[in-house]
Amino acid sequence: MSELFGPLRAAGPVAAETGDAAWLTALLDVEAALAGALADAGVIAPEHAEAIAAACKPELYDAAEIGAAATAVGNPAASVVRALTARVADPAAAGVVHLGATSQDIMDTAAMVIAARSIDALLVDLAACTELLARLTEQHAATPAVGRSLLQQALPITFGLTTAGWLSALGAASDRVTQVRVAQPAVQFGGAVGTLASLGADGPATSAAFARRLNLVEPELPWHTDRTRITETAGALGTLAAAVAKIGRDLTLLSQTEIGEVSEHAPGHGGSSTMPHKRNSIAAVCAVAAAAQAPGLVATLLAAAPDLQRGAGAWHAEWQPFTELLRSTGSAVSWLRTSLSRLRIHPARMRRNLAATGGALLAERVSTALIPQLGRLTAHEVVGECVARADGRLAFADALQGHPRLAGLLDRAEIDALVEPSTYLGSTQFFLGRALAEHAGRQRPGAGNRSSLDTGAPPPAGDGHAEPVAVVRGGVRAGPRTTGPVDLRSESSGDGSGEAVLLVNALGSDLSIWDDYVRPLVDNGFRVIRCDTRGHGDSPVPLGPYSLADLGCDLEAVLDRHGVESEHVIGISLGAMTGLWLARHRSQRVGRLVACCTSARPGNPQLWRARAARARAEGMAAIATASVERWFTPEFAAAHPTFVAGKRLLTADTPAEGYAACCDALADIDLLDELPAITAPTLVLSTAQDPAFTPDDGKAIADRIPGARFRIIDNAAHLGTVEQPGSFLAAIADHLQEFS
Ligand SMILES: O=C(O)CC1=CCC(=O)O1
Repeated sequence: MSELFGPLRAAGPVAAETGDAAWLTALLDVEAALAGALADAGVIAPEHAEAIAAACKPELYDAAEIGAAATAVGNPAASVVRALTARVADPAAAGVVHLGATSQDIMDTAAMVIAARSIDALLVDLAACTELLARLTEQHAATPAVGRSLLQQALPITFGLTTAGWLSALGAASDRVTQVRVAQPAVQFGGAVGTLASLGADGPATSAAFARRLNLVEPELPWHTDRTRITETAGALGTLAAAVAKIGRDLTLLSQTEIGEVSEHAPGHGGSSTMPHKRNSIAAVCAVAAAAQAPGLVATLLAAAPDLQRGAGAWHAEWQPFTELLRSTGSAVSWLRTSLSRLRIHPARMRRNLAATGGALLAERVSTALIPQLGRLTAHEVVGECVARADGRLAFADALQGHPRLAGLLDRAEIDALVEPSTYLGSTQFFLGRALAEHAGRQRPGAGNRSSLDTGAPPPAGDGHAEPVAVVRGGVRAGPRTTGPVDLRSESSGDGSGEAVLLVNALGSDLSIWDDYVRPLVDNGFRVIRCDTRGHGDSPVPLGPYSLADLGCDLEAVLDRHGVESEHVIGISLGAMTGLWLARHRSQRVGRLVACCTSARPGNPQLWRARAARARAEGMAAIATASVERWFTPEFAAAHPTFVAGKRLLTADTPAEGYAACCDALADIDLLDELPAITAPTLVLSTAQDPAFTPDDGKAIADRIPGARFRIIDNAAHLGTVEQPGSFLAAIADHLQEFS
């Protein structure tokens, strides 16, 4: 392989299985196995087979010499046989090298050995890809995104549905390659015209032993001119390459500057030689390029029609494209694995893109809703007029409200409900759940995956389809819950050597609520890490319900990712509850704790469940208005209307499922009995005007945590840290520094 292009075109473990050294090894392994099989069948003496096997060491031969000598005989197997025979010292053993075989037997069998070894290596990378995709699918099951048709924005989906589609295609391609790996690599042993005449009656026994020794399939008969083993393998590899190319292409499209929904992140990779601002998705690009080689190679293999009993040029035409196809497909899969492991997902950008049409994305839904009153054609026409009016000047909802034909047909609340993307996802969760269940089925032992190859077990009976792991919620089948922590969006500021402080946000907000805290803490020598709670901000939105332990484990994973063993935790409201959970269940990781505007028993579970249901049914617009009224005192809201409107938008932009699933967590939270076990020095801060969690709630926490202190801060409502950052900062600094 080229030194210049090899690292790009021959990435991953398959490259080593398809080079000259691999071929030479395979040719010699095949000759050694043939000698052993002849001995097994009693055709030659075992010591002669051992003498031949001892000479089948690749380091004894020079690939260039073998290749040069092949020009005299038309294939490298014949020159290997010559060189090998010359190496076997015992003339009697040398006389039975290659007995009964023809060059094509050795070339074809070596090709099958190469295929088996390459596919085994490829399947490891492929399994890693599907695992990464399954994880993305779980984590982003409810991350709102744009669904595109003919590259135009069409309807809402979740990003998890996109990755579920990739997962499903890759899983199916993987099944096919696995089936091919189990069924196709067979020994070739037929002699000159497929009769094994030179072995008399010992041909079949030798053939069986040959297959056994190489751990390959024994075919019904020699397949010198039946090339379906090659073409079937090529077809499966070509299909896999196409699946990889589609994913790579989607990744490059979604990472375009204007779209920006995903990006690859790896230090030192992805820069442009001329444009410093560019962040190229290099691994996805290389996956596409490697996969693009496959169709031509498959075509060449399909075209190699063999003649009569042994072809003249047909099998000779296969070696290179077959090897290249294995290498290119292996490289494509390897690059895809690299791309997926480097991938960052940008849910906030997805929501921005989702809002780009000002709601017109839901036009299909609105016109469908109007069919009973207006008929299909008129509904389509009227909605089309609203889309045209909304174009860049007016929100689609406003255009609908102002259209004379719709007066009396739809009120504003109905219009808002119709243009809410999170409630128009159809069977997204069902499909996504089915893709994940199918993937889980593939992972089970004996399901035709790598482990069944390792044990040599046959592929499973039946169609291999697993039952979807689905839950039923509110009569709607939903996908499976995420297991394990989610990769939260997080930011680290300040000197990496300072004591770490972790800032955890409230329900319906994101890490931006701590903007006023970063600089003062960094200036005081702290390293500040802040993150968006799952389902919020730029973090993934797995399907709910979530639990407090889920949120706590997410934080632990953030700390691991930043290499932080122990830190101080400052949280507000739900973020403070998560901090309390961490201090109770991961006590070694929490230095000091500040719990702001919070409660250990946040109230009536029915109310939280009702709020979750409302978010899921109606979207976030209505929730946001009520929420921001709890966040700020009326005086503050009157004095800072633009600021408060921005905070309302923060909640309105929170994914409905993320918000609702956190409400599910709140319904179940009761930390009161756990508080006495907290050992971290704790400061509890309540605000005097908090309508959500009163000072009594804060005091109840402080009373139960040994040594905890409690303060009430005046002139602030529930988002006290934002309304009165100065007072909170002073109290926090005091608490953190007192113990330094
Ligand atoms: O939104 C509320 O009612 C108050 C709240 C509860 C948990 C949280 O983070 O905010």
